[in-house]
Amino acid sequence: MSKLLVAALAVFSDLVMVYVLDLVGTHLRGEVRSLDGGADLVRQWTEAVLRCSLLCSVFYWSDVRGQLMKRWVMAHCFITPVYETGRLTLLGIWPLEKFAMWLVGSVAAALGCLFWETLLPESNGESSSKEKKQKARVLFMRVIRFYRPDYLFLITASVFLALAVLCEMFIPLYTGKLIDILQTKYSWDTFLSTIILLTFFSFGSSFSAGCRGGLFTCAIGSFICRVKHRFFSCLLKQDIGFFETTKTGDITCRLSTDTNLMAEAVALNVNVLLRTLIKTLGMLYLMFNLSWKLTVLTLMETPLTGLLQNIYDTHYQSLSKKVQDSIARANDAAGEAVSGIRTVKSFNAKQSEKGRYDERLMDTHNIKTQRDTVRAVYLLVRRLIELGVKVAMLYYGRLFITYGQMTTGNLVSFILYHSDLADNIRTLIYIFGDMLNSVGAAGKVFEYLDRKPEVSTDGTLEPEELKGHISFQNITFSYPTRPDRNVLKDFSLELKPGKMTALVGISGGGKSTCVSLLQRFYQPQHGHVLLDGQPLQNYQHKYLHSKIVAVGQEPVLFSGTIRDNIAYGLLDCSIKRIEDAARKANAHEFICQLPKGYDTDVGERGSLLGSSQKQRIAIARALIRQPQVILLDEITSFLDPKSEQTVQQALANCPNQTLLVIAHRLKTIDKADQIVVIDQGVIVEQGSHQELMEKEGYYYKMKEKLFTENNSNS
Ligand SMILES: Nc1ncnc2c1ncn2[C@@H]1O[C@H](COP(=O)(O)OP(=O)(O)OP(=O)(O)O)[C@@H](O)[C@H]1O
Repeated sequence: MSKLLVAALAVFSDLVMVYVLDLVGTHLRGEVRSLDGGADLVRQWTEAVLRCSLLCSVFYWSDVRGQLMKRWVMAHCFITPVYETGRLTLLGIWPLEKFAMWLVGSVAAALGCLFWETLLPESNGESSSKEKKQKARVLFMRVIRFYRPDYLFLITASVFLALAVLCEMFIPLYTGKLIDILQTKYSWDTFLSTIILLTFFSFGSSFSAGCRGGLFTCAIGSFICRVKHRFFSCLLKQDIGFFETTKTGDITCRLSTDTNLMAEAVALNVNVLLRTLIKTLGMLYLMFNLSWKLTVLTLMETPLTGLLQNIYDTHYQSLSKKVQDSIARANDAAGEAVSGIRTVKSFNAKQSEKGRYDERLMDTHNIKTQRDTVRAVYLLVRRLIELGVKVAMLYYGRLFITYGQMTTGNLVSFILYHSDLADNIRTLIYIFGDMLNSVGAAGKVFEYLDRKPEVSTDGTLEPEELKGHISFQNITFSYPTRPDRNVLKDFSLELKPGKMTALVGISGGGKSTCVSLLQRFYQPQHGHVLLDGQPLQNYQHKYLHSKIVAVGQEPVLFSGTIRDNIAYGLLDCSIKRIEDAARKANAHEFICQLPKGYDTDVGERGSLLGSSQKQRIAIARALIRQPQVILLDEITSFLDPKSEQTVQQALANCPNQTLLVIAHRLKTIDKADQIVVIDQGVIVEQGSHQELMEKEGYYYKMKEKLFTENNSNS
């Protein structure tokens, strides 16, 4: 059956039902009357229930179901009794023709549904919105569980909160009473006791509010510390691929802003919810006692402002999210420029960096302006609605005083309560939505906390003896940022214990990638890297990194002393061990010449030291662990010939260690037991220096090009 036909059938049955019920009602009372007052209310509500059942049956039978239909039926059937109840409550009897009543109800219901569907099209994306709410609820509960160590603070804070609200609630009531007392011939006893009670409630409210604030701040502070700590330790566990694919600005924004938002949003929302709930219930009770008619009138403001708030929330939240994202983008631009300041200066790119940053700031500014405009419009409409209700309240209040239904003091108390009530009800209705939305920041933080690193760290092997036999077996690998480009292709290589292997080849061949795979920064897509016959992932993470150490092309030092940097990551390391390592790396001499020796501060990222000095400290940091496999990635490129010679000697003093060296200087590699030439991710030649020179192949031809200049320097 077509939907149009079903709608026509429903309307027809409804009209028939209306007239039949009216006839039955009239017949039962033995006289013909139209709707005429309070006595008819029960009949109207009964009619509404019967009409609703009939319409539901028609739609159900015709297989027309859905949220829109349900809303329309409810509004269509119940709008008349609701309206009539309100009208009779406030104004007394005002007869309307039956058909006119039906028409007004139907049109109002249709318009209401249309308005609802247009502004809040929930029925279209219902399942996704339900899913979102479900997720938000789960997130919210997770945040609450995170608060577990601070439950005592929170509970005590809630008790003070309840006390503060209760005291606060009685202030308007006693203010009104005081006004009434002053208008009559009062006794001093009554006057004084009212004043004392008023003072007690005011003081109690301020004191409890102060205690509540302090306790909530404590709970939030300790929560933030805990989350930041967890976040940071999870961050450090992540694989290198994660840091390459995630922007630094994003990570720092999550760490600095979202963790705070997550803590504050939930704790503050729970605080607000409790306060508002207690206050609203108490105020409604007191207001009903003062004048139930005025209370019903003022409550009419709630659905209007509620609807407005809902529309505003949707827009405001999406704009706020855009603002956050654009701030993160601006931070990224500034961060990149500052961390690469040397490059910016050497290429004189100040203007373009400034332009880029300005552009992102401008984006943020524009979105913020949009957000503020939405807020301004919302406030304006809200104020207008509030004003309308206030005027009506004052008008009827005056009437009720004239008819002796209220005293002036009662009206003053009522007005004082009312100024708070609308806000409180609105907050109460939307606080759940707000709480769920505010956990958006928590969602982002949990995303990081839950992320499992792609390179697993749950190996358990920790053999006491390790030979250091490395074997790359048919490795195929591409970086996470460029998954479509294989950097190593079916790559196999063996590094024998106690031998030195040199990797050479033109830039971009894949030499450093081999070093990265040995350090388990990435997991190859195919093949295995074996250490003494066992895949690297089977080894315990800490153990592996004490047995395989690397010194890179541009070693990173951390702010702190030289001693801290050499003993980096080692607990209780003696100064003797530190000095021995520094001697082996030819660093002891220059360190002793510094004013504070081993206690000299190296500055941020080692900026107070020269390149060669940084390099030697990094070598000492590697050698102090007495590793079984040492990886040197072009470490000699920054060393002067004398330092390089000493480092070579130091390395020569480690006869049992497996050495993998990437170098451009002939001197570094001609002593290697095997030289491996890599080009575009495959091995093109392999053998000792002598063998490869005799072969006059790739290495021989490349030698001139690669090493001549360096040789002349050394
Ligand atoms: N983190 C990364 N993400 C994506 N691609 C990368 C990454 N690191 C290196 N590459 C690419 O992988 C290829 C091999 O790089 P690799 O650094 O291993 O070469 P290399 O032989 O050590 O070169 P060089 O002597 O210049 O250091 C290059 O094409 C490079 O652009």
